Amino acid sequence: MSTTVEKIKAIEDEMAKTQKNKATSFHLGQLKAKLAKLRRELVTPSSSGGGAGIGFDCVSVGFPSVGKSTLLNLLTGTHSEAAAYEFTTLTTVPGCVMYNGAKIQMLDLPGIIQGAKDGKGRGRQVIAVAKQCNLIFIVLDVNKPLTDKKIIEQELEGFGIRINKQPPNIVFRKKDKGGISVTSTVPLTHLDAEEIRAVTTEYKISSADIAFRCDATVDDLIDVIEEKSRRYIPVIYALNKIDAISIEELDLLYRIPNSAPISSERGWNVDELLELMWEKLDLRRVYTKPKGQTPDYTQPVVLRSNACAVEDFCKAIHKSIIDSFKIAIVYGSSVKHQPQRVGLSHVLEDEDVVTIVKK
Ligand SMILES: Nc1nc2c(ncn2[C@@H]2O[C@H](COP(=O)(O)OP(=O)(O)OP(=O)(O)O)[C@@H](O)[C@H]2O)c(=O)[nH]1
Ligand SMILES: [K+]
Ligand SMILES: [Mg+2]
Repeated sequence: MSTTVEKIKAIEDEMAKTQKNKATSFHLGQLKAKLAKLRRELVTPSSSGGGAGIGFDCVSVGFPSVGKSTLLNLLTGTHSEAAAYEFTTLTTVPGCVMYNGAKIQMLDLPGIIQGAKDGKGRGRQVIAVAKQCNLIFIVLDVNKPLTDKKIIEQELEGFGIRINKQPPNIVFRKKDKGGISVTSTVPLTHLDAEEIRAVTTEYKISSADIAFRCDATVDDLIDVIEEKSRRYIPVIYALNKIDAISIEELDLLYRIPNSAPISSERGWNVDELLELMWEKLDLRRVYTKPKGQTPDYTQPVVLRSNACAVEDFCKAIHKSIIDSFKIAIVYGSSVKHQPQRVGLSHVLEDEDVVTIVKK
């Protein structure tokens, strides 16, 4: 019996030598679906460990010695060993930075190597931690080939992480009978019927309604079927060590989207990196105002934009609050009238002020 890693390798080899055309559509679609299933098998965390990253906002991922630890030290003031030799950092090292009044937790990770997603080095544990976070800094050394960027991206992708991307707009509904029905609101220029059939066959799905609302690829379709093992995470490219390059070279770097050229060692351009971080984290700071008192602006309750209703605010303070909740009085940009009485489902905005009135 070959191992999962060997099976993955065999499929990748097979895909590499198969030309994409009408006759091979089904075969290629099937190989892609097989690959996705094997990768999931490989990366599903065992019950021991893997949870270390929960609750962390940002992690730094990159090859050894690109300056991940130097960056963490600079941003958080913690000390994670940084040195000129590779694999200086061997464990996860936490730190935190206060930004715009919010406490943002960061994690320094060991360097990864190419092939990490397929089980090389300790990369799998490293990427598993990154997958739990809300933002990834891909740290690149600008003195190294830019192809490193692609390699790191592929490592993360292979682990089910989708970077700077929204879930594909495909509605996939499994049914008990009736066969596969495909509809689309836009022309599908990347995907043919054979590929769809190959994927559904491979996943042993005989009846489903599939509605495409985007010009999807076969990978998008697989991502929707593998929904549970995918995570869509924003990425910022920290292009480090710009102290070692010329102004002309620096100009070229500015064309890379979602990036900030920095020097961790000299502390150059860190403000831009932090601004980007704040933007990507998309956090909402909500201030509490005890009845009859002034708001407490020193310690905002920090919520994520996908969970920032009054109910989330209450839960973030204490789970028992919900039971005695009567109404909330809100000041700020989420309400028309200042103040306004709202219920648990009201969605809060950044810098709102909230008073909870109990029953
Ligand atoms: N010139 C220059 N050197 C840097 C910069 N940032 C880090 N370095 C140097 O790069 C080397 C590696 O830095 P680390 O912070 O240990 O890199 P790392 O990515 O954490 O490395 P591992 O933990 O081994 O994966 C050290 O010698 C640093 O002094 C920078 O902005 N400019
Ligand atoms: K190092
Ligand atoms: Mg390090």
